[in-house]
Parts: sequence; structure tokens; C-alpha cells
Amino acid sequence: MTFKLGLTGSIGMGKSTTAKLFAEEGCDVWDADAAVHRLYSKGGLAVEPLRHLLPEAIEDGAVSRENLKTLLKSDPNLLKEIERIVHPLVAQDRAECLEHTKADICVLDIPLLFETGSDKSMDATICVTVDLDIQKARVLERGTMTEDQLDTILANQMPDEEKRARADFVITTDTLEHARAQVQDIVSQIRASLNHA
Ligand SMILES: CC(C)(COP(=O)(O)OP(=O)(O)OC[C@H]1O[C@@H](n2cnc3c(N)ncnc32)[C@H](O)[C@@H]1O)[C@@H](O)C(=O)NCCC(=O)NCCS
Ligand SMILES: Nc1ncnc2c1ncn2[C@@H]1O[C@H](COP(=O)(O)OP(=O)(O)OP(=O)(O)O)[C@@H](O)[C@H]1O
Repeated sequence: MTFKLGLTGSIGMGKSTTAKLFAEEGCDVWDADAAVHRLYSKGGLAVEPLRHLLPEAIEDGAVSRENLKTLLKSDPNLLKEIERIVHPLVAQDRAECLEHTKADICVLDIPLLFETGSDKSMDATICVTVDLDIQKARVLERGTMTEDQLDTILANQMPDEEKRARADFVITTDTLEHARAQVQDIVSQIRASLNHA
């Protein structure tokens, strides 16, 4: 049985970077955002159900994120309807991955781990965190969104403080070396508990 380790954190807090550090320690990694990209691509399982709900969102047989964002701008309530279609498909993709993994620990990188209740099916949870000003600077540095857009996303996510309080482990992503040391410590603790089980 694979140990299911749920990894979350607010936007730009360092989920993908930390997941790579777990992979370096021999853990398997499943990424919810990557699953959504697969589901939205041509032939992906979310295309037909979303076409039914929002025909304007589909372009060349795939879900257009730009079109979705335009639709969401005029009706933010649509997000809940999109989530109702997408989240069960994401859960199915995750279950298939867990069926095939051979690693002792599988890290599941899930931005909305607590919001979707997926934490309940994990063996342990981790929240990655860093000071809010560093988080904002890192996200804005990418040049992919304005501060207003970032604030809208933050308003749709559970506050960092609440995520930290709920998680079994917290990793501070101030430097790569510090994060790596925390990852190694968590992996050692879990492997020790698996060996004693
Ligand atoms: C709204 C969409 C079109 C924006 O796409 P885009 O490529 O611009 O951004 P991306 O997906 O990388 O998300 C940007 C940030 O918003 C966050 N975010 C995405 N969806 C949600 C959501 N439903 N609630 C809160 N935050 C969200 C992401 O975690 C990330 O931090 C897209 O995120 C989407 O279709 N979301 C609905 C499906 C979903 O819930 N995905 C979350 C992972 S399971
Ligand atoms: N431990 C760390 N030390 C220094 N910089 C880091 C660390 N972790 C992440 N970063 C930097 O912070 C930024 C965001 O990291 P990353 O892309 O891993 O976050 P994310 O939580 O996966 O983002 P998103 O929510 O958008 O998917 C990147 O520029 C990355 O290089």
C-alpha cells in the first residue's frame, strides 16, 4: 500500500518546487493541475461535459482556458458549476494513478486539497508556506497576472493560516536548501513509521 501524502498551499507558495524535492527522495508525484490540463486537452474527459454546459468554452476540440476566464469574469458563479464537472474527473485520474504506483510514498500535489475535501482520503497532509509579501512578489514576477487578478484567486482559496492549521506538516519555502531539509525530515519520519507498522 502506498502512503498518500497530500501537498497543498496557496498560489505560488512552492507546491511544484517542493513536489520535485519529494521526487528526488524517491517518492512518486501526482499533480492535480496537470490532470486538469489533460482533461481539458483535445479528447480529454472534461471536453464533452463542459461543451454541454458552456459551448463557448470549447475551441478546436479542447477546453479553452482563455474562454473560460472570459466567461468567469462575467459570471463568477460559473466556477462552482465547472468544479462540479471537473473535480470528480480529477479524483478519478488520481485513483488510477494510485492504482499503478509502485513507490512507498505518493505525493499528491492538490491546490484545493482542503477546499475539495480530498484531505480526508490522505494518510497525511502538508501545507507549503512563505510570507505573504514573498508569495505575492514571486507570483507577480512571473508576469502572468496583475495584482487584482491575484487577489481574486486568493479570495477563492482557503486562507494560508487555515491551511497551515489543518495540515499535519508545514514546509517553509524561503530557500531551496531549507525546503529540502524539511522534505528529507518528513520522508524519514514517514519511512520510519512504515517500517514499524
Ligand atoms: C479558472 C481557470 C480556467 C484558470 O486557468 P489558468 O490556466 O489561467 O490558471 P490555473 O489553472 O493555473 O490557476 C491559477 C490559480 O488559480 C487557482 N485555481 C484554479 N481553479 C481554482 C478554483 N476552482 N478555486 C480556487 N482557486 C483555483 C489555481 O490553484 C492556481 O493557483 C482554471 O483554473 C479552471 O478551469 N479551474 C476550474 C477547475 C479547478 O477547480 N481546478 C483546480 C485544480 S483541481
Ligand atoms: N523553497 C524555495 N526557495 C526559493 N524559491 C522557491 C522555493 N519554492 C518555490 N520557490 C519559487 O517560488 C515560485 C513559485 O513556486 P512554484 O511554482 O513551485 O509554486 P506553486 O505553489 O506550484 O505555484 P502555483 O500555485 O501557481 O501552481 C517559483 O518562482 C519558485 O522558484
